[in-house]
Amino acid sequence: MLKGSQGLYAITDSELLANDKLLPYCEAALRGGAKLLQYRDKSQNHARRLREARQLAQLCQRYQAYLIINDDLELAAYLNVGLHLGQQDGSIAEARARLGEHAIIGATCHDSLQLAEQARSEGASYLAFGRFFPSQTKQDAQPADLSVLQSAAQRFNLPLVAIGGITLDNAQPLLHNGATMLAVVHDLFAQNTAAAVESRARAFAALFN
Ligand SMILES: Cc1ncc(COP(=O)(O)OP(=O)(O)O)c(N)n1
Ligand SMILES: Cc1nc(C(=O)O)sc1CCOP(=O)(O)O
Ligand SMILES: [Mg+2]
Repeated sequence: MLKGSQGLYAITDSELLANDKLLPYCEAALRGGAKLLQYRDKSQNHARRLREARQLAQLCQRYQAYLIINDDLELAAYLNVGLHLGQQDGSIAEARARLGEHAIIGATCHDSLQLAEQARSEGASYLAFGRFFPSQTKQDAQPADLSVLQSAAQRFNLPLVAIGGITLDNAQPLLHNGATMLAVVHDLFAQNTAAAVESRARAFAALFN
């Protein structure tokens, strides 16, 4: 489903997208060309998370994009959408068994080829490396060097996602070193209007042309 995919991977943020910005800003990111949209919400409000995730799933269908749920296997299974798991979020193998062979399941690999190999062996659909730059969204993210992308590109036949402090101005070297997708929160969604989000997304998407 995801093999050979490349492009912008938008990740939501409950603070940046508060005050009813979630749907208009995510639709703008999709209109601007985001290929994957990750719903990342750390609250315990399960009713709101289900409502918002269902709305985002409908949006992604309209724009032929893929919705990825962060952390929450049950929510991903309920909505029949993708899942992203970090090193503390449970087993890729169990998620693959639960979601089936066609689901997109991504893995956080930080700067480790060993974590990437483990994720690949358990059935991950993509491998995420980072952070490559200081992140305003996740200040405690573990740093990674560009060289891990070079090595991963030589070793794995999977989409390679770069994440962490990515902007239009610093993204090029990530692509030159093997990233096939750019996962972005702040530089995409920290805008005053939905139109500005669409324009930013188009600019990120143009990096892949
Ligand atoms: C595409 C992508 N890459 C990495 C992460 C980070 O996941 P994780 O380490 O589980 O941290 P949280 O995002 O859950 O705080 C991600 N979410 N998406
Ligand atoms: C969710 C996340 N994970 C990271 C990792 O390094 O695994 S960095 C990060 C936040 C990315 O947001 P921004 O584009 O605003 O830096
Ligand atoms: Mg997580």
